[in-house]
Amino acid sequence: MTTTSASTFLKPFALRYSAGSSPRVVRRHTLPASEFRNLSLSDALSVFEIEREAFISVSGECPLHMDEVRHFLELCPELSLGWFEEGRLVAFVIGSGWDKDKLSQDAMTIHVPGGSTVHIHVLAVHHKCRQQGKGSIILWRYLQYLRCLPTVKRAVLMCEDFLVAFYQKAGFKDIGPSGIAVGPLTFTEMEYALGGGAYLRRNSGC
Ligand SMILES: CC(=O)SCCNC(=O)CCNC(=O)[C@H](O)C(C)(C)COP(=O)(O)OP(=O)(O)OC[C@H]1O[C@@H](n2cnc3c(N)ncnc32)[C@H](O)[C@@H]1OP(=O)(O)O
Repeated sequence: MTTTSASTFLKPFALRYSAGSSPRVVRRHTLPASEFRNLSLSDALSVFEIEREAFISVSGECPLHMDEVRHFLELCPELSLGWFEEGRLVAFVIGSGWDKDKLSQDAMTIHVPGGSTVHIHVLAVHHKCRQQGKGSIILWRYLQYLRCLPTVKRAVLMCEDFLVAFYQKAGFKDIGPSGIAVGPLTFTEMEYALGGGAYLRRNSGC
């Protein structure tokens, strides 16, 4: 098995202007208006606050509890992505490595280093920033980023039925009901093929 080298970590990249802002606006501080970067342990609390509002307040459950957020950000920060505006987390994705066709209960807690599949545990957008295209944008950026990781061939996730259309729009395919249930919640498993990596990597500035 291989481990991902530090050189594959995402270098933070700032967008020059936040959506709708004018290039002529002079900012009085040094935080980038908008930045995408891998998450680190120090982001765990911000991640969990978004999760608490997005999931726990709705169903009492969430994809990753605080200790699991910390676990994955420690084990595989290179499979996470955060979107920060003025230094504040507005959206994130957390993934881990996996190596089987379908997700099983093990996939909820383990990271398979160098696995050919990335299991996307959670995508969430801060509640004040939803329905503005941010979920679609960070997911698209994350998938582009995964194309640059040499061992990764596909991404998988499980979601509730009402989000199947959202993921289909992003290019995911429905691969049937998930074998995993959380209390009364059932899920559909979705897959995104990242194939053709060698050619794409040569031509995408990875
Ligand atoms: C693997 C997983 O993590 S599955 C769980 C996903 N996360 C959550 O449910 C947490 C709470 N929700 C969120 O954080 C966000 O609403 C997300 C991530 C689901 C979507 O992000 P947003 O920034 O709000 O979505 P965005 O603005 O990009 O919308 C894209 C499309 O998805 C649709 N959509 C967004 N949220 C939902 C929803 N909850 N139910 C149904 N459709 C939705 C929008 O209507 C839009 O469709 P349109 O283009 O036809 O108008």
